[in-house]
Amino acid sequence: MSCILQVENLVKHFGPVQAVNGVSFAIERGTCFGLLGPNGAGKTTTVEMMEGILPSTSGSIQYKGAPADEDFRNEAGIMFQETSLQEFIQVGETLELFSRFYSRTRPLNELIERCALGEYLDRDVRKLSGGQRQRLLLAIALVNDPEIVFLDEPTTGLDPQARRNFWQLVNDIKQEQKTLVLTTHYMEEAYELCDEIAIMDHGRIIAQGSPRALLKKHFDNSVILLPASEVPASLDQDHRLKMHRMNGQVEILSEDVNATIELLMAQRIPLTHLQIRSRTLEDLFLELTGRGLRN
Ligand SMILES: Nc1ncnc2c1ncn2[C@@H]1O[C@H](COP(=O)(O)OP(=O)(O)OP(=O)(O)O)[C@@H](O)[C@H]1O
Repeated sequence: MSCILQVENLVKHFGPVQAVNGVSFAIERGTCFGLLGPNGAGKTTTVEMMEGILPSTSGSIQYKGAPADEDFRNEAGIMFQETSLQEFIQVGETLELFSRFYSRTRPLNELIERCALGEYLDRDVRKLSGGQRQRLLLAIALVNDPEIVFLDEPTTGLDPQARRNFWQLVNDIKQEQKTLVLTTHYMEEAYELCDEIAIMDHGRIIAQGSPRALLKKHFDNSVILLPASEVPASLDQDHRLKMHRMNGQVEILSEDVNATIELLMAQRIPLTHLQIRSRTLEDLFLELTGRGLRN
């Protein structure tokens, strides 16, 4: 695989605010690269510098081995968080309008089918549901048949069903060997779509790798969950258990689930409502930064 986009020591200051503080990574062609982090981590600023929308304070961005130029602008597709769609015009007209900006375009009927917009071509863009609007914004990002597509928090505000439908669309785009750059607050989304993720905090990358590799590297334990009411307070002092109480539940971190369950049984703790879960990217973020992703 070859690298399509390389970011080297990227820095962005807004006056006294150090939004991005020396970020470096390389994105392989045909992969989905995810930037994760809490509000204000510097994701959008990083992506906007990569897209060429925002000048950097210092650092370099190379597209196909050279500074991003006209080729990049023609070969990149951007799905903005809040593209101000022209009001009072319809979905079909919007797609035609955007397709006029490029010399090379993808056939609109193909895009309409791909993004399931056929039923809404005559609809005023203000009358679209959240999911329909995101599909239109994605179709706009694909209008120039880009090699690299930027998706900035594409499913924020969508209901779970619409989010899953959108993931299917993104997976279809991946099948076409296009490169994707995704920013998201949703760990499940990153886990589902990304081949590689970089977790940002305070303008820096604090962890990077494939979601599975990151979890494997950082965790060798599982979480055992029990209703707090069924675990006596005396067990909180048991040094053999790494446990804490949260939201009416007891969470026990266990490197050896069998041994932990035996210990609980010996203490006559009822196990009817016991649940076991693997560690998630959300746990990883919490462990690395001490904060939740949506704080
Ligand atoms: N134009 C600007 N002027 C001043 N400060 C800015 C500007 N844009 C962003 N910032 C600041 O830079 C930091 C990084 O912001 P950025 O929007 O890149 O974070 P983010 O990770 O994308 O957050 P979110 O998830 O909320 O979109 C924040 O402290 C933000 O307030």
